[in-house]
Amino acid sequence: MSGPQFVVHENKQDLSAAVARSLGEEIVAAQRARGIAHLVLTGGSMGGGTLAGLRDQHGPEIDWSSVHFWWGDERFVPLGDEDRNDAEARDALLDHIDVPDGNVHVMAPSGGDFGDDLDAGAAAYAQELARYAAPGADVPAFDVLMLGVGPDAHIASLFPQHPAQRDVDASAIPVRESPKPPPLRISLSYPAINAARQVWFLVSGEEKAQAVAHATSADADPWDYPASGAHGTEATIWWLDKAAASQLPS
Ligand SMILES: O=C(O)[C@H](O)[C@@H](O)[C@H](O)[C@H](O)COP(=O)(O)O
Repeated sequence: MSGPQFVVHENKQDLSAAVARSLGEEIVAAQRARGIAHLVLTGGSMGGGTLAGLRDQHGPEIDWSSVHFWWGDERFVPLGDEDRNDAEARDALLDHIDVPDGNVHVMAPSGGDFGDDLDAGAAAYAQELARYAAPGADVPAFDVLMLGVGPDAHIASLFPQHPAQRDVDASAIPVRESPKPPPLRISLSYPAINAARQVWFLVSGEEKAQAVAHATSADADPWDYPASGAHGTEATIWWLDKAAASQLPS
């Protein structure tokens, strides 16, 4: 594993266009190399913008029938609730492409097959991940796993000083008392995130600059800055706009 790379663009719009371009290239490369691509999507505004760009730029080149979509985290609210990360991904991309339903691996909603049982919902996602994993692994080696980053440096639903960070025995974990609403969520755990070939942080805006600087400093502790605990096995890329990069040492 090499150190993190930084890619800085002028503004948020340029950034999401660049991420979308590279994501399309990585999907095509993964399909050529292995016949399949596994992507992990993120919520947040960067996540949606990137997916919309992917549809516009790369639609015709990609064989969507062999692209699998996973999520880094999800809010445990009813399906169709606009707070769900999958709702945004559907609007931006999934409803506009020819992807089989079975390739879209959503995390359980509340009130669905598992009712209000958050633990069962998380366990079901871990099982689904295991179905696509290589022998001996718990999760697929995701080609690209995207993460938004909060102003507190949280990633997925792993928050600073929150005990869910220490839940490393399962690939998908229940998160209770999230400091950011809603309180109940399902998240990938660190081991699942760190099984990805490439981890991409998508960050824009001045309000994230401090989090970016802290999380990328050599002595950052994931307990305080969760983003510092996520790494790809092949690459870790911080995609930033100028404002988000503004507190990095030059
Ligand atoms: O789960 C959540 O409450 C949010 O979705 C959150 O984790 C988001 O992804 C980041 O805060 C980055 O969001 P932006 O890309 O919009 O800044």
